[in-house]
Amino acid sequence: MKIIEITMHRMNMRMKNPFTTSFGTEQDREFIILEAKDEDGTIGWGECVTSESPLYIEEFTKAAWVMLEEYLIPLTLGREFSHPDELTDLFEPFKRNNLAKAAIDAAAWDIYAKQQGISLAQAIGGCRTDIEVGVSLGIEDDIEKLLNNIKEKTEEGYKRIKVKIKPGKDVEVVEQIRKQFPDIPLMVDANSAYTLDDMETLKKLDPFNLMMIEQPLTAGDLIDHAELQKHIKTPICLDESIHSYDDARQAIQLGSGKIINMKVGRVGGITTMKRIHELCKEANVPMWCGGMLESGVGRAHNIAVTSLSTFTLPGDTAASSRYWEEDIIDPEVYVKDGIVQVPASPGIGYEVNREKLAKYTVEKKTFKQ
Ligand SMILES: O=C(O)CCC(=O)c1ccccc1C(=O)O
Ligand SMILES: [Mg+2]
Repeated sequence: MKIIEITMHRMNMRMKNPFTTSFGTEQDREFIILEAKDEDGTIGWGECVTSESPLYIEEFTKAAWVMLEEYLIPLTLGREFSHPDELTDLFEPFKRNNLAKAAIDAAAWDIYAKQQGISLAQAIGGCRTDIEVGVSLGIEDDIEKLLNNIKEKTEEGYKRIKVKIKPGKDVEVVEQIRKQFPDIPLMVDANSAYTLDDMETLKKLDPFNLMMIEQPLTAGDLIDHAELQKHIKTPICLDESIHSYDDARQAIQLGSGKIINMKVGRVGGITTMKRIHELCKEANVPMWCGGMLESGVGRAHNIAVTSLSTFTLPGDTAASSRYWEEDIIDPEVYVKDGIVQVPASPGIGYEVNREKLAKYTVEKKTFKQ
């Protein structure tokens, strides 16, 4: 394959509802849709899952745009690849900037799968035709509103409920949830809001039979996570801590957590994702696919990723309609009884709707070889 043209679409899409985590509230998603064209005319799609501000991770949309424009796109255009795995080595000299790297990687994998006439899920070695999904619910000022959201999503059939927590909105919130929903598969995500000084609070979550607590401590604190895991029964799941194969290897070796939330963007692309998948398979560490409030393009990629065998826990890939009045793909992502069908048609298996893409595009730039 040889990519001869790349278009970046800077998108602005308003979600139906604001989404609040320990690091802030987001309703207007600003991100990049990356469209790549091969010399044979095949088009591949990728989503750069940055936000407007660097609150979850150090990258943000304007920075990723520059990274792509100045470094990654010039390196990619006009180069002959025999396999998309080669992009990872090509981008390796540039430190981090994983969300930007993963956007080109995603589009290249879509092209590759389309050229092979197979689905993206097949191309990456997926083994499922349908996947189980959960839903991630934001922090609410009003506990009744959160309980209502949980009721609604449980009735819709989602396979597990994830609730965001932060100091002051943790033990009592979980206690209330468990009073009304004693048996639902439930987990919490702290997005790094705690330190080891909060050990007593975090221990108080143990009696509530949570599937896991996601990223209680700061991203770099693999040692502190290992220390915390020794003192709490609830399994720790790592999200922000895992940016590379070596992060995953060291986290497993140290016992920093028992579960990994995989986001392809965060690890810089599908090739590294697959290596971590092999590592976790070997080490018996379950994974699940995280989410970044994606549009349909990123969502399609997440569905393919979840079809891999180590993705044994329901992820955050909820239906398009959980986020958007209208999504930019046809068909949208549908969830029935907590299940999403993995498309079997070539590539990502969804068509990007050009009209809707244009409607939410605020800036567009094309680069040619
Ligand atoms: O519904 C989704 O896409 C996942 C929502 C979510 O939890 C999240 C959204 C944005 C940034 C970080 C996270 C996270 O998993 O920590
Ligand atoms: Mg998380």
